[in-house]
Amino acid sequence: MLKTEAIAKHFGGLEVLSDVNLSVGAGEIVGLLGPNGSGKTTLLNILSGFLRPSGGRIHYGGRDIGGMAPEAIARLGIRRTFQLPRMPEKMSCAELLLTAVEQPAGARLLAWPGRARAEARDARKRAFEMLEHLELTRVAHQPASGISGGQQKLLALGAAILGGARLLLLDEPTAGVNPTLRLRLVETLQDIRRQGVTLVVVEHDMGFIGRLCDRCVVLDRGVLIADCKPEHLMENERVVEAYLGKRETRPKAPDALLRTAEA
Ligand SMILES: Nc1ncnc2c1ncn2[C@@H]1O[C@H](COP(=O)(O)OP(=O)(O)OP(=O)(O)O)[C@@H](O)[C@H]1O
Repeated sequence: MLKTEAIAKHFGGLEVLSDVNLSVGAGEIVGLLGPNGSGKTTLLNILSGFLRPSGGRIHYGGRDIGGMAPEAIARLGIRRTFQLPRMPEKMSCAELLLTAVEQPAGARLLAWPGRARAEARDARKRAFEMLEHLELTRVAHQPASGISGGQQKLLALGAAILGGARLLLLDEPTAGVNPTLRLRLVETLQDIRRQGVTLVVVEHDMGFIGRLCDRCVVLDRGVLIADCKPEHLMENERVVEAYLGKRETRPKAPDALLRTAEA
């Protein structure tokens, strides 16, 4: 479904990605991991058209989408969320989700008013079901920009799901989200995969990754160093080294990373 060939990105003299070859099959949930600053968000920005790669190609559904504008990429069904979502000032949470759901418009409203009204009702139902699922019903009519950071992340995720994504790129969906809701998010995301959506998820929470993902790829200083099932991550010395340093200099006490990976 998605394949990158030798993606490179530099900012001035700083090489942030080099020779990244990533494949994502239809219906997969792939975790994109790596230490801070390893290039994960930069790669998502390139896949979603927010940044142009300095080199390489991106194939999606048989097309070369490298260098296409973000709106054109979104129209192909690639949707993304941001680490720090920016919400419109004058829209409530419910309105934001309603704008994300496909609504009957223009000529269809005139030609088939009965059917269009039923579709509008269905859109409203889906938007409010999503608010409930994400525990946002209480703030449904509050301005989207006024809810907490964690709630904004959930709202942005809801909008991306309702927006008809075929490939969802999620940037740290659990940051600032409470543990119970994190577990629920695993179910939500697996559910939307069953509906035919493919996911690439940038995350630091290894427990979440272990429960959610079929496969993980790991970036270290812009280079892909691993591609394996989540349960095999910690068997990979390059991955352990990227997170914890070299064996000789590694702290003796097991790190939180190892503990969460075992959980
Ligand atoms: N627009 C930019 N201009 C210059 N350098 C940038 C730019 N965007 C990112 N970088 C640099 O690229 C490197 C990778 O950043 P990126 O945000 O992709 O990392 P990340 O893996 O997503 O990190 P984190 O887990 O901390 O979010 C960092 O060194 C960052 O400072």
